[in-house]
Amino acid sequence: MLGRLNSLIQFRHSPSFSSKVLRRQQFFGTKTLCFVGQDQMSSTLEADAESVLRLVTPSLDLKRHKGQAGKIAVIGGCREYTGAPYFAAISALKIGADLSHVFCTKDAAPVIKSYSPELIVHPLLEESYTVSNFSEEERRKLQEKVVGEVDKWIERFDCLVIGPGLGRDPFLLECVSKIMLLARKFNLPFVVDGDGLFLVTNSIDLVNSYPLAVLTPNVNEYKRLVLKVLNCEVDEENPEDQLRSLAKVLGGVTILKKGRSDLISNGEIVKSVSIYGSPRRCGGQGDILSGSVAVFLSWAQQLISGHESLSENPAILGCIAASGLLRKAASLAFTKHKRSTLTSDIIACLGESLEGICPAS
Ligand SMILES: NC(=O)C1=CN([C@@H]2O[C@H](COP(=O)(O)OP(=O)(O)OC[C@H]3O[C@@H](n4cnc5c(N)ncnc54)[C@H](O)[C@@H]3O)[C@@H](O)[C@H]2O)[C@@H](O)CC1
Ligand SMILES: Nc1ncnc2c1ncn2[C@@H]1O[C@H](COP(=O)(O)OP(=O)(O)OP(=O)(O)O)[C@@H](O)[C@H]1O
Ligand SMILES: [Mg+2]
Repeated sequence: MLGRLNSLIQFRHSPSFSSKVLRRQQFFGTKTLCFVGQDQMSSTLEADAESVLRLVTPSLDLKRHKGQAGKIAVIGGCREYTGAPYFAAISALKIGADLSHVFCTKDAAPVIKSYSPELIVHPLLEESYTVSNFSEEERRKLQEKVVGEVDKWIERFDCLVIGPGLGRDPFLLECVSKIMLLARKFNLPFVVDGDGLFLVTNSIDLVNSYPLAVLTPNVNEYKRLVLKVLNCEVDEENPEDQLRSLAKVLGGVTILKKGRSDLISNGEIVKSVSIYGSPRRCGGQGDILSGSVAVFLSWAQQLISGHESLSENPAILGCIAASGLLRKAASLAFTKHKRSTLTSDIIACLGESLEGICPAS
């Protein structure tokens, strides 16, 4: 098992890697040639995402009880955004998690519940308009109440996804900061995405030196993070080295930088996932990714905790698996729906895509 795992994470030099590179060169042209050259120079090579998916996905076993395949909670959903937390939470279930919760504002809860009876939705978070006439003391009490409610549940979860559709309301973000500290107290892994990254970029201490934090920035979110932490612009020539530095300066958090190729680093190794996905860039694909990372990270953690000798980072495995599956599903959905492909079409393809890589029986 140890040898197999290490060989998946270590650098790939297989003939199939070369043929994939060739296919990508044909598709993307000279830019890919440049990318491959940098890969080789900096020892950053494409991860074997399909093998990682096969490795971390647990087999379906009649002896297992509800909850053992993962309990995920999404902290997100406000007046403006109800789609994002739904996409993240339902993706977790579609991949194979047993339970998926959403902690959102009171306005967002009935809407999210109406999308799916599968989700457990908690109308808990409060925005500034609720407290506009409150004294400081009343605000503090309300925050304590919100965090206290989350505290009742938190030990049951395997991973949190913080930020899809959270919005940027200051009072709400203050509460979420406290929820992040609570998660750290319980050593609970969390994936930070969307507006969670807005929060973290302005309060780096929330994730600093927490190895169980995974950040999944898109292009904008990455720019803001680099500017804040490294005090410079994004380095398009040397993305792998800059990503490694960023993760290192943040004390070993794992960062999945989304883009044409997804790049993943924990400050030590850098991996990329470039499996062909889809040319559609409809909103919500990052939300699928954040929910998926949470599930695969939990599964990787289970796998590794059963094998003391394994030193691999479950967050890296989770990111590779999630990125690979999302891209496969996006590609399949695009084959079926072409220009009209939407995020819900990609979610509908998650099961079929995973089944193609690691069949249920
Ligand atoms: N159907 C839905 O409900 C969806 C909701 N989404 C949510 O939408 C929210 C925003 O995500 P995006 O990917 O659009 O975020 P981005 O940060 O990529 O872009 C949002 C917009 O805000 C602008 N912006 C940049 N910096 C800003 C700042 N400091 N303050 C205010 N605005 C700034 C950007 O120029 C951009 O136009 C997140 O909570 C995300 O999860 C998305 O996930 C897409 C789908
Ligand atoms: N240029 C691209 N080419 C191919 N795939 C891409 C490209 N950009 C993003 N992706 C894929 O889409 C996924 C989501 O990335 P994206 O940048 O759209 O996230 P996002 O902006 O956070 O999405 P959301 O709308 O959910 O907030 C990435 O993991 C990646 O696999
Ligand atoms: Mg996003």
